Amino acid sequence: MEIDNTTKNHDSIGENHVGTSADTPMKADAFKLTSAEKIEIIKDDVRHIMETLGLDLTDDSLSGTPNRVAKMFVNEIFGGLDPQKKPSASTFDNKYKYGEMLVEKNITVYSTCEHHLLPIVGRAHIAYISNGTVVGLSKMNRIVDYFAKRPQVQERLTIQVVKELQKVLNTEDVACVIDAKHLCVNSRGIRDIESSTVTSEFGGQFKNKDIKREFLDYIKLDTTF
Ligand SMILES: Nc1nc2c(ncn2[C@@H]2O[C@H](COP(=O)(O)OP(=O)(O)OP(=O)(O)O)[C@@H](O)[C@H]2O)c(=O)[nH]1
Ligand SMILES: [Zn+2]
Repeated sequence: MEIDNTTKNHDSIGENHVGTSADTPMKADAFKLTSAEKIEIIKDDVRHIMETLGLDLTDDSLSGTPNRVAKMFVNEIFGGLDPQKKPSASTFDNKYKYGEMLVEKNITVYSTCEHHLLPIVGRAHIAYISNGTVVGLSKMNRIVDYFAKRPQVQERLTIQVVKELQKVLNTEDVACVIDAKHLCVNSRGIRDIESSTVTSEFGGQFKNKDIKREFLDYIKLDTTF
């Protein structure tokens, strides 16, 4: 059966690679408006929601909320939709010939579930095996934070982090495990406060059973957050 690609409409976000299902689905005109213009429009939308709910926006505690929420959406919790904000990952030559696995664990994840626009809170753990290039440690935390600052599903977030690091480090040998709580599951709906979601992506050598085991042993999947 032929797949009709015209129905997919998954545009990449300002980079010249071919769109894949790992990309955040964006409209072609996603960056036609400036951030300031987006804030003005969203402000009206939030005001409309609040007024529809029956809230009195002349109350001094509520009057600033539309502007506050609009700024928070554009500049903070969805700021990672803007490719200009992608962290530049400084890489270095692996002069010391460190050939073992490097693990950056317990990276804090604050994201937003794209189905309910409620928080996702958890930890990411990243590992890579150097192919001659090493990346500054903090850049791994920054890459997680950049992709987390979007409406997300956890599966896509995990894949986006791995793909970005594979590109930066020029190797397939990158892995990421995310363990996170979804407030859409914990605080509403089924209201299961204890459950959390684990997702993983294992590239290159990390598909090997022993290498995967070494990584999982380092992170010991401690779920206290
Ligand atoms: N796979 C996946 N599902 C998610 C993620 N975040 C939220 N969901 C799920 O998305 C689903 C949306 O289901 P719907 O039935 O459309 O929404 P709903 O009626 O609010 O569902 P309930 O949460 O069961 O009340 C829910 O089952 C959520 O738990 C995620 O990161 N990955
Ligand atoms: Zn949700």
